Amino acid sequence: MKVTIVGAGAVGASCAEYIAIKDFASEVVLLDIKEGYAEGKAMDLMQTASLNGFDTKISGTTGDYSRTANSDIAVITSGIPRKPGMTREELIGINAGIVKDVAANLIKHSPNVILIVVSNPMDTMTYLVHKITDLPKERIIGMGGALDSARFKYRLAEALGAPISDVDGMVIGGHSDTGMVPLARHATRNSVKVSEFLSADRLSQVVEDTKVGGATLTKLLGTSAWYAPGAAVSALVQAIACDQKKLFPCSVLLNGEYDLKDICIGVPVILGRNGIEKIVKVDLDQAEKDKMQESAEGVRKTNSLLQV
Ligand SMILES: NC(=O)c1ccc[n+]([C@@H]2O[C@H](COP(=O)([O-])OP(=O)(O)OC[C@H]3O[C@@H](n4cnc5c(N)ncnc54)[C@H](O)[C@@H]3O)[C@@H](O)[C@H]2O)c1
Ligand SMILES: O=C(O)C[C@H](O)C(=O)O
Repeated sequence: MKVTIVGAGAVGASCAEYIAIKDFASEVVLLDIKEGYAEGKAMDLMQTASLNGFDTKISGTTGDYSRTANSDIAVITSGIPRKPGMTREELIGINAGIVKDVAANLIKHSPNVILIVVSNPMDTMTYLVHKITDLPKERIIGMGGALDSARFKYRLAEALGAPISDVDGMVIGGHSDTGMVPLARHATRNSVKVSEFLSADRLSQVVEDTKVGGATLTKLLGTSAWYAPGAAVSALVQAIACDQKKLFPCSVLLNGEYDLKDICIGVPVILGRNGIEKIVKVDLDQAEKDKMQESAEGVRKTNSLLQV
C-alpha cells in the first residue's frame, strides 16, 4: 500500500507520522515545493521508526511527482493555512490554484489513485477536484467531518465529565465556522442520549464550541491545528487501505442525497478499499434538514468563486 502526501507542512507531516505509527502502509511519499523540506521531514520521521516500532518506509521529494507513481491513496495538504481572525473561505484565492495543479500531477502518475482533499476551504476544494478531473466520484473524498466529529466528542465528554470512549456523536454539513451541523439529538453516552444528562443550554454550548473548534485553535496557536487533523486523515487512509468499511462523515459529491445536488458537503459514508462505498442516509428532523440546506447555501457561495 503506497500513500502519497502532498504538502509536508504541519498537517501533512502529522498525518504521515500517524500512518507510520499505525504501521499498515508499506510506503509513504511526502512531496513539497519547499526545497529539501519533504526530504527533511521524511528523514526525521524515519529516525523515529526504531523508537516507535514501525516498518513503513517514508521518503521525501521536492516536486518530483514520478516518485509518487502508482500511489493507492494520495492526500492533498498543500496550501496555506488561516491566521487568527480569518475564515477558511478566505484561503480560496491561493489554495484553488495549488489544489488544481497538485491533483492533476497526482492523477497523471497514479491514474487509479483515491484522493483525500484536506486543503481549505475543503468542501470547495473537493468540488474543484471533481470539476477538473475525471476520477470517479467514489475516489474523491474531502476530510472535515471526521475531525469535526472528534472535536464534538471532545466537547461532549468535557460537558458530561465522561471519558471520550463513552461518547459518540457526528458532525455533518460544511467544514466551516458557521456551516457545521453537529447532530446533538443523535449523540449518545454509551447508548443513552446525551440530552438525558445535559440541559438544552449546555448542549447548545457544546454545539457552538464544536463549530468554532478550528478557529479556537487558530487563535491559540497563531496558525491552524495539525494533530487532530493529521489523526483524522490517517483514520480515513487506514479505513480505505485496510478495507475497514468504517463510517465517517466526509465531503462527497451528492446527486440528490440529502436533497442536494452538484455539491460536495459532509455526509456519513462507508469507506473501504474502493473509496466511498456507500452514502448513508440518516433520518434528520426538519430543524436538522434546514441547517443542512443553510450549510449547503454557504458552500455554494464559496463554490461560485471558483474559476472552472
Ligand atoms: N480539512 C481540514 O479539516 C483541515 C485541517 C487542518 C488544516 N487544513 C488545511 O490544510 C492546509 C495545510 O495546512 P498546514 O497547517 O499543514 O499548512 P503548512 O503551511 O504547515 O503546510 C502546507 C505545505 O504545503 C506546501 N505547498 C504549498 N504549495 C505547494 C504545492 N504547489 N505543491 C506542494 N506543496 C505545496 C508548503 O510548502 C507547506 O509545506 C491548509 O489549507 C489548512 O487550512 C484542513
Ligand atoms: O481551522 C482551520 O482553518 C483548519 C482546519 O480546517 C481545522 O478545522 O482545524
